[in-house]
Amino acid sequence: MGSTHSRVQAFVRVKPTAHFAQDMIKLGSDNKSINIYIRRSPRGGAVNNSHTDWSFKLDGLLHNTSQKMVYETVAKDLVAKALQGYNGTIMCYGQTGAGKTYTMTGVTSDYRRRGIIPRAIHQIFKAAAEFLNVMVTVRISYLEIYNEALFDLLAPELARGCRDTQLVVRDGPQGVYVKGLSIHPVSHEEEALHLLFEGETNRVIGEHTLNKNSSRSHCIFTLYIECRSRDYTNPKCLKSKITLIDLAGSERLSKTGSEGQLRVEASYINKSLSFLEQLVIALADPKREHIPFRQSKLTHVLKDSLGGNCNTVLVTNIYGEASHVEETLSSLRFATRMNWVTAEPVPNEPFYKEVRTAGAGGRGIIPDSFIFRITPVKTQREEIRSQVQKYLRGVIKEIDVRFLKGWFFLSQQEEEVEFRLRSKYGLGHGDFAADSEAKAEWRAALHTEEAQDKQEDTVMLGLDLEEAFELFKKEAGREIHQIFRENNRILISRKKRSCSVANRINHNKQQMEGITEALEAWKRKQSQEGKMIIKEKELSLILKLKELKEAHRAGFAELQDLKAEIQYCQQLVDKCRKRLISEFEIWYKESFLIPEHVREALKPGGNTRAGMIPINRVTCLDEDEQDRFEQMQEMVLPESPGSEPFYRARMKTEQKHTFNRTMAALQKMSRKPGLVTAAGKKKALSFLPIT
Ligand SMILES: Nc1ncnc2c1ncn2[C@@H]1O[C@H](COP(=O)(O)OP(=O)(O)OP(=O)(O)O)[C@@H](O)[C@H]1O
Repeated sequence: MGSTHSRVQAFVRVKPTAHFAQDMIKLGSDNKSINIYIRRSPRGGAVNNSHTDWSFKLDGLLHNTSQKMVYETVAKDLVAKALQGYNGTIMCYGQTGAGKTYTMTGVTSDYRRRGIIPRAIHQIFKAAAEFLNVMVTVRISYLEIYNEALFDLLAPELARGCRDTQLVVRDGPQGVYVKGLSIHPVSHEEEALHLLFEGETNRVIGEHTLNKNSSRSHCIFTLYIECRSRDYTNPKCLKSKITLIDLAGSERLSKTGSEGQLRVEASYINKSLSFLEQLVIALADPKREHIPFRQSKLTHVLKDSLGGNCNTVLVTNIYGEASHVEETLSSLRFATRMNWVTAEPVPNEPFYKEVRTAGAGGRGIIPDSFIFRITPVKTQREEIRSQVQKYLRGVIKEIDVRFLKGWFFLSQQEEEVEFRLRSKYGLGHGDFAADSEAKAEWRAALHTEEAQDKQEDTVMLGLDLEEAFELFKKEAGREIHQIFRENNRILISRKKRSCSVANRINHNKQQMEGITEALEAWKRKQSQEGKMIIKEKELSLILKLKELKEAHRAGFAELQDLKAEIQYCQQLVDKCRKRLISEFEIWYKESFLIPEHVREALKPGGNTRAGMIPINRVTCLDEDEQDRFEQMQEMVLPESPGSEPFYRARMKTEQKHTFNRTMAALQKMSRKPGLVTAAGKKKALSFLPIT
């Protein structure tokens, strides 16, 4: 794979089965060719002795191949290239149940069987951590195409059960994009995995005769990568994206035996896949002028992700059983066509981020190194807020100074709006700029009743999170915050002590080496002179050495103890930070998102601490995810230390869903006053203070 003219790479992955049709499917010893033999009657259908053979030769067969090996064969290079500015696409195609999702996402509850997406995320963040002067920014989107409708699998409203965001495919100057699709900045592996798991749970699942968990939609997970110099003196920014596509099952309509809604789904899937096939045929034909991208949402979205200047890899998943041989054949034909598509990958040109200076009426001078626009666009504003909030909450330990500058800038803007509004409503003095009218109207609308909802949305968007967090730390979360700070203080003091003990040990060691050298020299001299007289000086050196050795041993033991203490303290601090954040999230949602009357309903009985929802009165929670996580950690971590972000993200997703279920139960309760489920009454509160 390189910048030269090449073809799209096509691999075939064979799903393991005990009933592999050996007489019908022959895998070549070159690990590239595959032959199919089907016995057909001249009129089709019934079997007689006339054989029909097909031979295919692709870039590789993945038979009895581990997830790791699949990743290394099909994706590793493509991901590495993406970090050098090349766009990359990996697509899984095949009949339902043949292993597309297994290949692309893998098993989300088992680190060892994770698929291409989690491994790509790991590779990117690992590489990013190793770059010295390059800062890598990663953003993620997750799109689902179901029955020719587009859905944002990461839209915040999905958590609330709505699927009504309007998404539209658009052709822009920089390629195709989906208007309205949320794109999420992520700063570490766990965060990215959390989004993946979140999106996975939001996928449309239709019950199907071939596979009860079959996904009937096409899913496109995109990683947008930006690399730029860390020192901001160089404004160049290299952009690339990796598009990871898990297509819906490709089986023919007649085979699914589906009816009703499933028949409709199957017909949409068949249509979009046959348009994809037509597109691939057109792309493979160098003389073809018109490429039919716009025939379906799928082909339109993939316009700049197949072939062209993009490294493209197709994994065709096949089911090697006799009853599926027709589907296998059709999948292999698709793979061959895809293999004919040529690609000419070229790295994206580094581009210069737009830097506008403040014009007349502008708010002042922004330093050149500040490369956000003077009025940050919506996605930038969201990114700034998200990063600053994460920093404030301790989710990330370091923050890019640009985000702080951006935050400062936005706060100034908000202050200005505030000032102008005060003036308008007689609370102060000042004049208005025409462009502030809309904001003033918006603020005024906050005083009306319906604005309560908007305010919630505003808070949901994170506008006031920082303030809310400060408030939480002082009030409802005071106890846990104090414990957090105290543990942190102990941790810092232990670290300092360990540092000074280590210095002392080193100092002792140097002294010991000096004395040992002096004594050795003295011994040599004595033996040359054939005498053995110990003078006061040597005696004091020997005594000093003994003393230093004892101090060294004691220091070493102290250092070991301190290390163990630090490790323990670090775990406590991490636990507290996590608890602080999760309690804050719950408090925040309860305070801002639960209607007043439900809050009232929660008051009596009162076995809760301020700000906490009495979950045991509302619903029976499943096993505590935290406990499960810890048990699992003990089992898995020693074997696969890299699995921690994976399982943490998994746990976070489960916690979030438990929370959403609880919220749903709360809302149900608010509709039926007095109806409190008895289940889980004996269960302890899930919010336990850290002791
Ligand atoms: N190579 C493999 N090794 C082990 N198990 C596999 C493999 N491929 C698929 N499976 C298992 O087969 C089942 C179906 O696979 P999967 O859900 O990935 O199919 P699919 O092609 O994505 O189906 P759909 O079109 O319905 O989404 C899953 O339980 C999966 O774990």
